[in-house]
Amino acid sequence: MPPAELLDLRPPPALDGDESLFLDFDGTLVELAGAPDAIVVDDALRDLLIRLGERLDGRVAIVSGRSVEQLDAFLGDALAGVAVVGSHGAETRAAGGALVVPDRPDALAAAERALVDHFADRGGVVIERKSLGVAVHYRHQPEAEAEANDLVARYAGRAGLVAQPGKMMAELRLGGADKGSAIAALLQQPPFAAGRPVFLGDDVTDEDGFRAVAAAGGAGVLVGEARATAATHRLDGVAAVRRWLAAAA
Ligand SMILES: O=P(O)(O)OC[C@H]1O[C@H](O[C@H]2O[C@H](CO)[C@@H](O)[C@H](O)[C@H]2O)[C@H](O)[C@@H](O)[C@@H]1O
Repeated sequence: MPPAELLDLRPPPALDGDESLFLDFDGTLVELAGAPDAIVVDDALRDLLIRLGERLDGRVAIVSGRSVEQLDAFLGDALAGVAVVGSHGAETRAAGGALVVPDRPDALAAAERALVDHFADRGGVVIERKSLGVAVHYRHQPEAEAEANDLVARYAGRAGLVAQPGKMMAELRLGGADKGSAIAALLQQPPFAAGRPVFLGDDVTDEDGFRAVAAAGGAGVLVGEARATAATHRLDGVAAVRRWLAAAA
């Protein structure tokens, strides 16, 4: 049972249509799976995103650790009316706009080669190559956690790269931005500036987003089990998120 101070996070009130809505992807809109490519993205989610974009006059953004390219592959045309922030805040695309993405540092390629070589004989460890990062997934080999973190830490600090922990993964990603800075930037611009910010997320990378919406007078919604968090509300999991969103769409 979690400590008493963690029990006071209530579910968020129903959306009333004046919000700017920021949504994490893995673990928030889709259930976690055994590997990055194994998630199930259903048409109901695509329809939901389209309806939410219409209901909130375009004030909906996906804010993910995935690259925008990966999110496009999963969600396709459902993102036409939605802003997309990828790579933990480093990439941004306004709805219908062009993708703004920094150059991929050469040091990332070297780190990726080293990680692939290091774990080459470990079938249970998946190396995920991303536009601005590389992640070591040890979900099927939890004993590799310390090793993965140590290797990622070895490359962090080079060429602006930082270590990003996540659920059963250690990632090396481009620094200089995070989910919080990306949300804060969107809140300075139309259409997001017109809405009260609400951000839903499940992982440690989402804590920057919770702090950003709190600083802007909005609400953070932790998805999953209670833990120490900057969020102000909590929903139990993906199914609860989908029900809460569908009630407003
Ligand atoms: O910010 P998010 O949208 O939540 O993305 C965070 C990371 O999500 C993915 O990894 C996680 O989901 C995988 C599929 O369910 C799971 O196997 C893994 O253990 C999780 O950490 C994605 O692969 C990463 O690139 C994202 O950074």
